[in-house]
Amino acid sequence: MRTSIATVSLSGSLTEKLTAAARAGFDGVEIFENDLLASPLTPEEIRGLCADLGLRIDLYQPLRDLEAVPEDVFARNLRRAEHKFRVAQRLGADTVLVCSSVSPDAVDDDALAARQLRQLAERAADFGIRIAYEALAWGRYVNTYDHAWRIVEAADHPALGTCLDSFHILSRSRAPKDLEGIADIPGDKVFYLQLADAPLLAMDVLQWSRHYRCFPGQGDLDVAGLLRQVLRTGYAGPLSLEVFNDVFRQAEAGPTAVDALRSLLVLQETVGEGELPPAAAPTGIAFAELVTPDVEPAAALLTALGFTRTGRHRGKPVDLWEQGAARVLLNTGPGARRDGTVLAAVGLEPPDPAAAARRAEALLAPVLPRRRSTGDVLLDAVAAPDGTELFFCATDRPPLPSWTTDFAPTAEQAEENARILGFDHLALSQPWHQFDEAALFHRGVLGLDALQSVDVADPYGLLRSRAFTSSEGAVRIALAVGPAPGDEHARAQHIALATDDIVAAARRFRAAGGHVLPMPANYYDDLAARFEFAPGELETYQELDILYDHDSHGAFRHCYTHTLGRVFFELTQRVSGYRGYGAQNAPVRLTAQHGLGAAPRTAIG
Ligand SMILES: O=C(O)c1ccc(O)c(O)c1
Ligand SMILES: [Mg+2]
Repeated sequence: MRTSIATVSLSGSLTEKLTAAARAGFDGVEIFENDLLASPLTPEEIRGLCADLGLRIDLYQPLRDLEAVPEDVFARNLRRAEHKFRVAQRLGADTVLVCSSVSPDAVDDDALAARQLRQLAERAADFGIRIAYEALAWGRYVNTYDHAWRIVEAADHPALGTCLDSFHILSRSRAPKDLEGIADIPGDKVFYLQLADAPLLAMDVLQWSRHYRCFPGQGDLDVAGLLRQVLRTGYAGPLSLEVFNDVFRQAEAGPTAVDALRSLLVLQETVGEGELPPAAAPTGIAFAELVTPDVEPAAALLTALGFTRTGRHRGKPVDLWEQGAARVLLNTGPGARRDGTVLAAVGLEPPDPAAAARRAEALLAPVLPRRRSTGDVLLDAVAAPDGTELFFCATDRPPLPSWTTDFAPTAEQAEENARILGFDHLALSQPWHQFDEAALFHRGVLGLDALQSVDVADPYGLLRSRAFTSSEGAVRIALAVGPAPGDEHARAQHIALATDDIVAAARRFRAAGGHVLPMPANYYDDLAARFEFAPGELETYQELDILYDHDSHGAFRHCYTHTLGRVFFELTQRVSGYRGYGAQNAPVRLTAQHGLGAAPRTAIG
């Protein structure tokens, strides 16, 4: 289907918005009136620019507060509308959106609304223009799609149809049966379809719409369910994104436009349109790669955690460290960055790595060079929105090439009684303006399931965190976005390791000289109030700075290492199928990481 985007969804000048939409690959745009008013370009110049960029102007909008008013008011409104029809004509736009009135002049009279909209349509037709009438969710009398359609039907003019906007519809009613009426509208009377998602928020609908809309797949609304109903009408116009969002208004237009188009590609797949290589979530994490300028402290930390350096890359300064199924690459090559140690790459194990790469590319993920050094196994890789390199690979799964063959074994033997079984999850901090984009990427491109996002209090702001998992829980990635763009703690990334005995793992780490993040006594006092522990259990947690949580499934015990550059490790033990990530404990952890939690202690044996 054709794709379009409203200029209001992107940041910048009108020229920047149009350029970004065209570069991302959109077929058309809706010109939002404010963008035109503020632009130095004449309507003819905008039309020419769009033509040069290969964009069709699908819609000019909005015209407000026109219908169901006393005759003298309507006469003035008609004059105003004619003016705008002329602008639309100069733009080369054949459809103008009229949204339902919020005016105090409006009266509750559908027959009057229909008569006046018919008059408006007659006038529009003289200009070769069609009117798409949209019910705003906060319209004074007309605020549902079926009410707007009844008026359009009664007006009965070929130049008058309706505009369906998923936000206005789904913000008011989410019961599937309320959407069934959509399919009864004749497809040729649906003049336009605007799509937006939004997180579920308990707030005034106008504020919700103007600040929190997001692209389909990024929020909680069933945009796909709505689109299925619209497609049943026979609607053949564009899928057009109209997203009012405070973050997208500030973020760079280029990446936002790519994110936007990706959302439409995934949405079309969901409703059985378009063709994408199918999604198959990875079934494991092959490796996590740290790039570091300081090999000594990083190697010391891995050693204290019980990792062994089992391999050396045949062509580059990269070591493979292993423990259980956890594999960490330590890269001391020229990629080392100014901000010290970073988690720069993740190896994912999809059932079919080449197919996963094709899907990522089809969904506009930047493709990285397949071979990183001479002799390397060819691996498909793409960049996640935050720049993390994602490798699609296989680990010892013949006949697929295994990335491990790039490493020559060292003589070092992995520890016998290793405490770490594998990765529990990876936590990646996201740039403040890319959280929704990253959510869509992890769901749509990687095929992971999203959990609800949670808010976590940091001493200097609020952190938002959201986990993405494969259905068997073999891959868990937690994304977080911090309060202040420059806050180093908000930029921290971490590798959570799984153990079946956290007490032994923590003791081993300390005995090997590791520093555990110290926790305050008040925290343990609160645990004593909230949970019942076996004799001595809580004292052991306090001694070892182990945190504790419990959900309806089971228990979670975890502790943290100090931070190296942007990276720290977490030791975790899930008992009886605990599903969470210890979010309840995150504010205490964050405070401790700011150095505000407890007097620093040195390691004890
Ligand atoms: O918020 C608004 O006013 C507004 C304007 C035009 C639209 O199409 C819309 O969905 C909302
Ligand atoms: Mg709209």
